[in-house]
Amino acid sequence: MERGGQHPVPAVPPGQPQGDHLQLLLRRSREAKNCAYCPYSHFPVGAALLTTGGEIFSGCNVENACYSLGMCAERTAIQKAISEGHTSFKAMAIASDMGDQFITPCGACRQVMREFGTDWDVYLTKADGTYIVKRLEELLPLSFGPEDLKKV
Ligand SMILES: O=c1ccn([C@H]2C[C@H](O)[C@@H](CO)O2)c(=O)[nH]1
Ligand SMILES: [Zn+2]
Repeated sequence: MERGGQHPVPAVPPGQPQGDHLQLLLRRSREAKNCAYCPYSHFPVGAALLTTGGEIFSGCNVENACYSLGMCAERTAIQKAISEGHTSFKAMAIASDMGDQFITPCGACRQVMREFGTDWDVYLTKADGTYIVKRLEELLPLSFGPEDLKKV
């Protein structure tokens, strides 16, 4: 797949992704990983975000010579989706090259994910394609979110 190319795939139907649709989400996260720009960490990560409308937005980590400006794959995918008008999400898959461990999002990404609800699933994968699923509430318990700002 060409960098930034469009994927001619059907939209994923309502409900949590299953079977082929889940495989597609996982595949899109691996493909995004191949676009990672990570000349400093040499740690490529890809993410694929499924909207409630069945569209998938993917992202990779994008590092910078000014190290602190680097961006994680998960937030790249979220920024892409939001900036194209999608704010409601069902699931995200995350891929890395770590052989023996499931990739897990950093704290900053968990908080940015949480901004868009706690009712969605995150698929943490290993390089061999195996995965575990975590609810956002599990990844970020007792979280602070937009609703809390309305309580004052
Ligand atoms: O879940 C993760 C963990 C790390 N990274 C990136 C940030 C940095 O570019 C590199 C090393 O931390 O991996 C992600 O994109 N997502
Ligand atoms: Zn992160």
